[in-house]
Amino acid sequence: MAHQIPDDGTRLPLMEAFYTIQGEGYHTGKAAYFIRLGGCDVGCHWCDVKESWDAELHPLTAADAIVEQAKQYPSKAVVVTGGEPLLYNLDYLTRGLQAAGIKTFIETSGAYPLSGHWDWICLSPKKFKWPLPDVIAAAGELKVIVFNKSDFEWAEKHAALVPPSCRLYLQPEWSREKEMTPLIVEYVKAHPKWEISLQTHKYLNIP
Ligand SMILES: C[S@@+](CC[C@H](N)C(=O)[O-])C[C@H]1O[C@@H](n2cnc3c(N)ncnc32)[C@H](O)[C@@H]1O
Ligand SMILES: Nc1nc2[nH]cc(C(=O)O)c2c(=O)[nH]1
Ligand code: SF4
Ligand SMILES: [Mg+2]
Repeated sequence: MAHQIPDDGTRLPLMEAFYTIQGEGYHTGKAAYFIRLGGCDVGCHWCDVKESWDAELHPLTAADAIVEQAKQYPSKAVVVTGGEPLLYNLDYLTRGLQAAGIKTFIETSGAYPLSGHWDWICLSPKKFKWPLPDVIAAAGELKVIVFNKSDFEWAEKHAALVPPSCRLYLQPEWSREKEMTPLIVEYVKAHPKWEISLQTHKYLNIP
């Protein structure tokens, strides 16, 4: 039977939640509790968490319960990811987290309207479903996945749209990491407004 997901965000399809170290981007190396919501229709062929795509497979879970779990960990930072978390109204969840003194970070493609109260927004734009202007305007970091050479042009297109303070990252697509990392290294040396982001958790063999 299809999920009836309430639009007030009080219940959300939760795939998994785990305490680990942020592996990517600006906050790399910091402990955080990850909340992975199910559901995504962006369709990146190289997505490393395709099991998240079908929201129906992931139980509707009370946002209050998710917050209670998050409070148990020493780090007062939560990363909301997915799937595509902005499919859902995240106002209620993020209010609850912030009321508990927890900083709220999101990983998003930006393909759906911005909801929630965020201390940090990581925008990772996708060619398969372009990001919306309100998410682009709120991004603290732009993290472009490099699958082939054409992604450098895609990266520059979005760098021109984000706020001036937005941090700029190029991250190799994992299955093409051997081929793309050297190209990213050369690109960053030639265009130093960019930095390289590696999926350090995959090298460390942690979640
Ligand atoms: C699985 S996505 C979930 C959040 C959101 N749907 C998004 O794409 O930003 C989390 C992060 O992993 C990145 N990612 C996904 N698959 C990847 C891969 N094969 N190699 C490198 N990064 C990947 C995404 O671009 C995003 O920054
Ligand atoms: N350690 C770790 N860091 C991450 N940063 C973003 C992730 C994600 O899948 O959104 C992720 C993840 O899955 N694990
Ligand atoms: S938008 Fe994110 S979760 Fe959705 S397919 Fe792309 S990488 Fe995977
Ligand atoms: Mg991941």
